[in-house]
Amino acid sequence: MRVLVVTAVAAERDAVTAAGPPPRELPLPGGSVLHRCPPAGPDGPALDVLAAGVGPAAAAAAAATALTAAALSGEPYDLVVTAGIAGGFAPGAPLGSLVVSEALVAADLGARTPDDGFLSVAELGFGTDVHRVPEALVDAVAGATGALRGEVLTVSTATGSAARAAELVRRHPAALAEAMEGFGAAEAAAAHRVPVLELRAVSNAVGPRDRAAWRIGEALAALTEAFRKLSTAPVLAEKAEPPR
Ligand SMILES: O=C(O)c1cccc(C(=O)CC[C@H]2O[C@@H](n3cnc4c(=O)[nH]cnc43)[C@H](O)[C@@H]2O)c1
Repeated sequence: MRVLVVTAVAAERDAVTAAGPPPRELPLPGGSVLHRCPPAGPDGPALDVLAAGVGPAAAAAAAATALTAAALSGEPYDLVVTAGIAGGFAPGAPLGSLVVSEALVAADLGARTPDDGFLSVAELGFGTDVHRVPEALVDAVAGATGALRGEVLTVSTATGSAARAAELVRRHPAALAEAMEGFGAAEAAAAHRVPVLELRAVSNAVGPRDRAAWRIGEALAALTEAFRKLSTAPVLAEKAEPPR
């Protein structure tokens, strides 16, 4: 099974590749570089890991490039996993916990209304604001890694206040985490009819910005441990049909 893993930054990519045998580097058209990890065992997936840059647009562009290159080479990916650190919504997702996405939701793609409300891109009638993950895949990943199951929100602007965190929870009561790339990678995956999953390790609480309180090292270590569990067993093969 071939899996494309999309992270934002190199530190997250390296946390994923640290779970298995050393990767080799493969250039992609345009200059970004895939880190290709061989399967860690007979049942393990082959992981190609890509540091795409921060934000949904960078994730979509890099994931689409990798998906297209793989399809043209005759070895298409079976699954896209968007992974990294994230903000966790209290009290559901404490620091150091892992979250696996039941759905990847574009939380700030839409329009503000005059009363400071919000209409999602779907409510505006322009496509979708959510990509759902096959339930069998969520079950398998949660079972293997101990990850909490919930929605993962994608935002272009990280939350910086308690009021904004409360607004997001009001609109998305099933949300456990917030990050900045998932929906972008999911749009690229959907364009290639490939299923998508988001796996996040919580480095900070969603709310008033306090960079000194981020626990990045612990979150990256949790990410490595999760991928170790996913790399040595046929967990990721527990996927449902590709999206229609
Ligand atoms: O400074 C470092 O050493 C370092 C190492 C790994 C990752 C980082 C990042 O800053 C990654 C940015 C990435 O993290 C996601 N993220 C994390 N917390 C939040 C949040 O509260 N709200 C939104 N996004 C968050 C996000 O996906 C960023 O792209 C630094």
